[in-house]
Amino acid sequence: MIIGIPKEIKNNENRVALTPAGVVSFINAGHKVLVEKDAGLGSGFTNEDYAAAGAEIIASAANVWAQVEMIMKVKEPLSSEYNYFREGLILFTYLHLAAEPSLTQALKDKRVIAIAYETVAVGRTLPLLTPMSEVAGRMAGQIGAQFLEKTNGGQGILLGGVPGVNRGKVTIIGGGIVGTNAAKMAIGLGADVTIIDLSADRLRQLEDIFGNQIKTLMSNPFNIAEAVKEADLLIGAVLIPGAKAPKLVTEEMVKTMKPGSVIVDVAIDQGGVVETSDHVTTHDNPTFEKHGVLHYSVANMPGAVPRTSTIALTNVTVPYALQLANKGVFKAISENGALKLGVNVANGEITYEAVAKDLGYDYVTVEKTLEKEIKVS
Ligand SMILES: NC(=O)C1=CN([C@@H]2O[C@H](COP(=O)(O)OP(=O)(O)OC[C@H]3O[C@@H](n4cnc5c(N)ncnc54)[C@H](O)[C@@H]3O)[C@@H](O)[C@H]2O)C=CC1
Ligand SMILES: CC(=O)C(=O)O
Repeated sequence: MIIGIPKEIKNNENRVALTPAGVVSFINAGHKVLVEKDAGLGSGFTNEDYAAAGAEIIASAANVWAQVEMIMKVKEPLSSEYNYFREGLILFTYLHLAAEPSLTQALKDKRVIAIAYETVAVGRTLPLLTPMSEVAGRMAGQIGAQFLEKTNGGQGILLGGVPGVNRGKVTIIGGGIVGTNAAKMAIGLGADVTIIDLSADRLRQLEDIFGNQIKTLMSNPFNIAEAVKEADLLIGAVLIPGAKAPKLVTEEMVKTMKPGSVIVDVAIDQGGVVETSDHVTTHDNPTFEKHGVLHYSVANMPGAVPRTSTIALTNVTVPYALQLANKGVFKAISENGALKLGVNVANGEITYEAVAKDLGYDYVTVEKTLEKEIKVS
């Protein structure tokens, strides 16, 4: 198979979908890899590194997209990339389609086979989302602390306090991968941490992990309202795979927060859990203020630490991408249920139920849409 790696074009997105080590894995398996010139520079990988690994360096994005059977990316294609779509092209990347109606329509119209990293699932785990959630969770703690500084627009508190002065309060809604990693950082900084989740089992696990270093609360509107009111730093970390994030924190709740408090809505890639996080921000201009509260809503947080993130991401994506290349997309998805769950769009149909429901499309199963192709292979 011919695999293409375009340069990411989202604001301050310095990750790349394949490292030179990943290129070697594809070349050794008999495939060809085209890498857009300078695609790896932001992550510290030069064109020479890729060429030495066996990749062909291509001058323009258009020529990468046009020549390959599978595109591997990090972030969802932006509108300037939609005209590269064509029937049967395999697109393997983060998509977050429930928050991307125009991209969904373009993938459907052009009959791209779009496989989303974030919905590939093994049981209840999301192996291709986990490493970036670890990064974003850890970043959420440190970014929140930074924006609480007066010079950055915050109320001017140190999360750990000092002897004789109260510690800052951090409320984390969603105790999964992002939430757990945010808690690790917040605890490390000495904050007073509360984690809210809908799953009693998850809350038990969190207490087993962190003991008395955290408080846990069941997710319901009353508990959320109380915890939001007290929080100096609020972190949104809820996920319902594939679906738009539920707006658990209302505008009225945000109004009860102290002026200069900070919200880091990590779940913004799925639309955000805070009603007032009503738009995505960029690393260039990461915050906005509403009701006196600083909102941070960057949808590609790991893009700011690209060296760590690229290696962590490709560690998990390459084995799946190799299956797609070695077996062909139809055999790979019919033999690997985890990968099949990643298929969000195929043959002009929406094949992930939560996306179809949120965006008002008919849902058609992968088996039904690809009935002929899966049988043939
Ligand atoms: N902004 C960014 O750059 C990044 C964003 N993310 C996003 O962060 C979000 C969280 O991801 P993960 O932690 O990996 O997901 P996860 O699946 O590990 O955790 C989600 C948690 O939310 C809980 N939950 C579900 N409904 C809830 C409710 N009503 N109230 C409270 N808790 C509820 C679940 O029980 C689960 O523990 C996702 O939207 C993910 O895409 C991840 C990486 C980077
Ligand atoms: C998960 C995701 O969208 C990101 O790492 O940017």
